[in-house]
Amino acid sequence: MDGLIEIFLFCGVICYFFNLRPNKMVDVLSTRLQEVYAKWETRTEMTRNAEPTTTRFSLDGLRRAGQQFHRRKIQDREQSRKVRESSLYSIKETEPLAPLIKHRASFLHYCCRTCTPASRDTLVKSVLKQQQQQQPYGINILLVPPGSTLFSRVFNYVSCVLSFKRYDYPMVTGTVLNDEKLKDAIKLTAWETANNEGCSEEKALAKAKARARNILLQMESRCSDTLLKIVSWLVYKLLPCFLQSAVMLPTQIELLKQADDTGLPLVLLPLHRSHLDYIMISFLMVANNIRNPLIAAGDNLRIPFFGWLLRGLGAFFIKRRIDPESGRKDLLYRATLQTYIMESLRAGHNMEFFVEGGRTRTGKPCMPKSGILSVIVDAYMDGTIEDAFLIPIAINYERLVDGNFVREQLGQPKKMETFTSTIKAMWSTLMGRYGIVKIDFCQPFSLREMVKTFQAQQNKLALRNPSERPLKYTMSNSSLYGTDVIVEEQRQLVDSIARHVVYDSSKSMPIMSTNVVAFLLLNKFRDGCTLDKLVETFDSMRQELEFADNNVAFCGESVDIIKHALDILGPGLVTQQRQEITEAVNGDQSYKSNVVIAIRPVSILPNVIELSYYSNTMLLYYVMDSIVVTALYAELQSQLNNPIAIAENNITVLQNSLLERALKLCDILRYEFIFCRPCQELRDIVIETIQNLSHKGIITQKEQVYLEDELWSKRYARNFDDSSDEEYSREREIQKIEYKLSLKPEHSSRMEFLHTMLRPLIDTYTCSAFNLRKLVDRSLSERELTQEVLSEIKTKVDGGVVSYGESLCVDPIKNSFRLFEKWNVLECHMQDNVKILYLKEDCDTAAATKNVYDTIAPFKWVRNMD
Ligand SMILES: O=P(O)(O)OC[C@H](O)CO
Repeated sequence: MDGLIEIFLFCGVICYFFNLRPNKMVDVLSTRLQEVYAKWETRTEMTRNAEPTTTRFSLDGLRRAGQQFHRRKIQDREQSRKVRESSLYSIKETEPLAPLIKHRASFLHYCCRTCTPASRDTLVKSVLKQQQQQQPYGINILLVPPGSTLFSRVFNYVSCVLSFKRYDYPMVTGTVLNDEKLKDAIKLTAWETANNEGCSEEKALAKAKARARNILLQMESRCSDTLLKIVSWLVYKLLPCFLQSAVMLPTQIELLKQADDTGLPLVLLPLHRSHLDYIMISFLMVANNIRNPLIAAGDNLRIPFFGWLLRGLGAFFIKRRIDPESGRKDLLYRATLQTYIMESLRAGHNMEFFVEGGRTRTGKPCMPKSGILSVIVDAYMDGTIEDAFLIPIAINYERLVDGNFVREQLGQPKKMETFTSTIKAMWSTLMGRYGIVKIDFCQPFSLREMVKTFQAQQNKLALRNPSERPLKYTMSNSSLYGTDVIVEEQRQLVDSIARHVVYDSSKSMPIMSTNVVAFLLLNKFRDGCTLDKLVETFDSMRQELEFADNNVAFCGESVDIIKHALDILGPGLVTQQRQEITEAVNGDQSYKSNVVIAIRPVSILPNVIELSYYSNTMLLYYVMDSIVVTALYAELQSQLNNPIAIAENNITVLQNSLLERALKLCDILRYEFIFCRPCQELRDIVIETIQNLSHKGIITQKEQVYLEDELWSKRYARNFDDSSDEEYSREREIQKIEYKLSLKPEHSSRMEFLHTMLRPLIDTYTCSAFNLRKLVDRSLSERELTQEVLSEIKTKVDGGVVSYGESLCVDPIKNSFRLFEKWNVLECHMQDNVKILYLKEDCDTAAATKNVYDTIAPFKWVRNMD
């Protein structure tokens, strides 16, 4: 009924503002009423036919859906390859908009904004038809097809928004405050307060109750269906002002709907790049008639008006750091948060949170934080939910609407969000051009299945090695206070899931045109190149990425894509200059002048830090190759420095030494990358990478030579084979395998490219290790030590000792401190909310800090290419 009232009111307002004649309005109204009636009838019919119990989730069904999704994804990609050559180009070249259309369907929105209404209609229809047939690179979700009724034609977006499914978003305040576990936590806190402050128990209890209530009121979401619809309309209207398109594969929407139909909670886990992430995801959900999730947002976003708005769109606010209350853990806060999440899940809400915590500052995914995930896992263990679908999501932007993180990476503290800064940021965003956004939903996976697999794996491990305890899951009654009390085994499980999610979503991160261009410019053409050369290299990288089935988010002619990317990156990051080149022809007898476009990355500070943000996304796809090549350089230092060995073309390396080096480097960069899924063996991945390099001819396997007794033992092992012997012989074989380095120029240049991409990080780690000596016999705050490392890197960059300006970056410096803590070299404690770092007692010497430096420094070695 309230739907009808809304429509009447809305029509009245429209009539008033647009001075529409009442008879026209009657037409519009009657159509709308018919629609509403039809919907109401269908709903009533559905309710009548509904089964008395909730639909149970069928795993087989989902598996089938998953397989179908994969098949369709592969088909989509296959088709897209063909489409590039044929059908998208079938639009007549004479059509004035053809050059624009033929790039890709997602450029559609751009076309629509630049052409006349008449041609726009034709264009929209033709491209939408093509999208329906092919949908190779996804559809632009900001676009609404023209409606059939007068009303939906005149008010296309309003009518679309009004057609979205209506949901109730129940509040859980009462249930949370009446929860027995929370009551216990209140009593415990009151008891502690009474003991510590010496007040009466009643007073302490009242105080604790009031505080729990206050925490909940500050935290909880007030999601409103109406507000979601208004904001969806705004998204339709405003986003196209600064975005060309927001692209998504329809097959993924289908899968999402199927997962939603099971009635189980959906837990959306996006990688966090921008504040636009949660707006895009909510918009997508609402526009596809899926229940909007409750979104865990940092309390830094609880700012006047926008805080209220976000709350209405589903945000619930959590502290970024659960601060110790007067030196102790804030148990009450944790209990309230945990109960709120549990009760929201029980009430049927979907959830969304950013497993990385904040937005990535470097362009690479951050290491996951398992806080909220542990509550979800706990809710499953507890039986609060029978299962949940975890959905990793990757969103990528051609240009980040949030600006850049250069200030923070240079050591300045983050500017906190305020009402004025948000308004300013929104204004400048509306005035800018940010290209395309692509959203990729990974295949949902069942939490229950994940837990089962993990348990089975742990039990297998325990069988193999009885000293390792198998996992036992305790009911989470003990886990009243969220992340702190979870048993160690469960922590391991939560960590594995979190790493799995980050790994999966980063693997399906859409690769934008700006990523590839920035990556090539920084790692291959740092001194600049011609447009033709860039196009050639771009083409071959594109083929490589497509061949490896990576999520390439662009199509069309490479030259157009590059020009578009350069335009989006802008002259602050990449310069373009017309240059005249004179070439000798006819054996130096005459000369020919050519005008070429020279493209150069702006590799000076601070611009290069921003450019490296875009380039870093590509690191994920090359990191293992780069690790092995860097390890190879470190291993072959002396041979590569030896002109005789080079002249004899006999530079060799044992697979085992290479493997160990590579594993050491993986250990050094453990907080920079997730190298494989938690269920995979890193060792196997490194061996596979070595073999891949060998297939590409960069290294070639030498023939194995066995001594007589070794051959005999091999034969013996074959006769009396059991699994341990098998493992032993595999080990022996790995040790025996020897590779010869190819010195061919094309291979050397490929190696150099792979080596260059990790150099900035290794330089940062080396400088950080070098600065550990400043902690001998004293302590420094994390901020002070970071500043010391930054100023040293700055001096070295200025002096040319460090070649890459992007080494000047706070995040890897902080990660290196975490590494040194992991290596038991550093220790830290919190003092007045400041992290104080100092060397561990047995490492508090210059020699010990030099050892750390010596472990990292070999990877810094540079090959002389002359
Ligand atoms: O990237 P941050 O640290 O500014 O945090 C952004 C989050 O969306 C806050 O909830």
